[in-house]
Amino acid sequence: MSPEPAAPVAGRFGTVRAVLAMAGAQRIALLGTLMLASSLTEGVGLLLLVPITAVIAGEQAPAALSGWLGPLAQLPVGLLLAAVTALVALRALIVYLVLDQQARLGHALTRSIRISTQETTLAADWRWLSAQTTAALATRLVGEADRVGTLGESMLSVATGVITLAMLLAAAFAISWQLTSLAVLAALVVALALIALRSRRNRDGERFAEAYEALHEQVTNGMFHFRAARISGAEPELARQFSDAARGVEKAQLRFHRSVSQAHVLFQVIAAIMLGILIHLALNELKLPLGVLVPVLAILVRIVPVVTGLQGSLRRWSFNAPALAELRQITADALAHREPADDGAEAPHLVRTLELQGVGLTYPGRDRPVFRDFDLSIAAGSIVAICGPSGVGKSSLADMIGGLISPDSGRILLDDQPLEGSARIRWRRRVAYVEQIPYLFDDTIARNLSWGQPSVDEQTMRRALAKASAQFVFDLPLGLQTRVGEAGRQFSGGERQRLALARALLRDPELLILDEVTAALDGLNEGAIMQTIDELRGSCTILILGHRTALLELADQIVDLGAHGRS
Ligand SMILES: Nc1ncnc2c1ncn2[C@@H]1O[C@H](COP(=O)(O)OP(=O)(O)OP(=O)(O)O)[C@@H](O)[C@H]1O
Repeated sequence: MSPEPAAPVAGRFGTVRAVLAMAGAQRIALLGTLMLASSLTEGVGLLLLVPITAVIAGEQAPAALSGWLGPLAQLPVGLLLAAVTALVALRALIVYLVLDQQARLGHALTRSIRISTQETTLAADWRWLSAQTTAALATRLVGEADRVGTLGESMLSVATGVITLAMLLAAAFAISWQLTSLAVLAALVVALALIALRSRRNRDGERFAEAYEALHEQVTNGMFHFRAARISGAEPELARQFSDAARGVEKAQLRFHRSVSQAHVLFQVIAAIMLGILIHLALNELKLPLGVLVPVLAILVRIVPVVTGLQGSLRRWSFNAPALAELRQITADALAHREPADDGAEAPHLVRTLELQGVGLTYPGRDRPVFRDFDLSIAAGSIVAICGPSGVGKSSLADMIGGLISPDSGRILLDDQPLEGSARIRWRRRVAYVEQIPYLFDDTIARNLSWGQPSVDEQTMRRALAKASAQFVFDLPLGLQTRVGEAGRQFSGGERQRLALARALLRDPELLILDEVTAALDGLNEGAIMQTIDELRGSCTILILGHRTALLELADQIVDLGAHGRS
């Protein structure tokens, strides 16, 4: 499997090329050999029906086959039947191996594209990443990746079907080219009737995928904001949106299945009519002997499930191909926005000053720049408060200083060294961020604290908790092993903040960014956090975002983005 995602895919051949590249030459060679062996055993087995039928009917084998099938007709029927049985058993074994390989291919494709999509998404620039919705990311990594596996399996089924069909047709042509030509003509009539339904089926497949994504979005967004919906009485609205999305999926799914079933019914009816006409022509016009008619009919009867199987596989192919196209498009997009690779060199240090010189920043899709020609100088080890009204650019400034995003113009200098390229990525190792709504996942306090630093020991965690005024953990019956609940909901807003601060301190950062960190705290806890921040003075540079006067008192420098402007 290739872990590196390639360019976007377009069209059926593009899809085949992309899947082949992902599957790898070795797997394809093995599968190709198995499929060929399976079709060969089937073809030879069916050809043996000629001498068997001829012997039973007391006829000679057709002249065209007398070369090697003629002498076979002299053999005892029992021996011929035993040979056919052995071929059937051998084919069953090969089919088992093909199915096993097919399942492996599907799972491997799913895993490969799932991992590469997640890796490229994670490696993308923050500005690109933050524009992606959670629902879209979840759909891609779960549902769409599964669909790529199914796509691989259905492509393999198509290949198996095509090879088997070719082998069966070759056998039928070898027995009677006239009857087989007529059968092919009849099949073309059936195919023409089905082509008309195909584009409608593809369109319905795409609509189904869209409806499914809308439902997924409702689940992710709706459930995540359940608390907000309950507080503001928006539950009926949430229920209505969800029910609309669920109905949308049902409608799209029904429409899709209807077009599939219509094609199926049409196929069955036309195929039965064509078979009747064929038998009539074979007996009354071509006057074929039983030794020819029976094997050819046996082959044609065998061809019907092969063709229906092919139809089903092509349908799954059409339905799932958009998933591969979308994931490849999104990974190509993410790669185009990827961050500079970390070159492994040591992360830069902030020892003297951090400077912003003529910095400009405009978000995509926005006319007004957040910063234009902005200058700032921060002394290492100082406490700096960044304040100003909502939307003025406090978080954006912190994101630039913390190395999360880079400015569109101007420079950021760490001790006169530009914070560019991979230096910006490395600098992030020395930065810790406590957000307004801290990220906590449903696991123990210990696991939440050691996130990103798995080797940190319990003693160090306890010290960090004490430093962050989070001693409440020590009073819990399970202490560090207490679960925090989804998004930390089993703790108050202030407790979550202090857990997040403890996690940040565990990184031993050179730059600590605190985003409205005391907003959810009462006076007592605020005082304790302020004392913690005061005690950290000099050990690292601290950036406080917000406008709480108490915190501003701690600052060595106040940057009021609202009062001084950002240009
Ligand atoms: N990813 C983004 N894409 C587009 N615009 C953005 C993005 N992030 C922020 N902005 C815009 O940039 C401006 C500054 O946003 P920022 O979050 O930095 O402000 P802030 O001062 O931190 O606000 P608050 O105090 O409300 O958190 C706002 O106008 C905001 O709408």
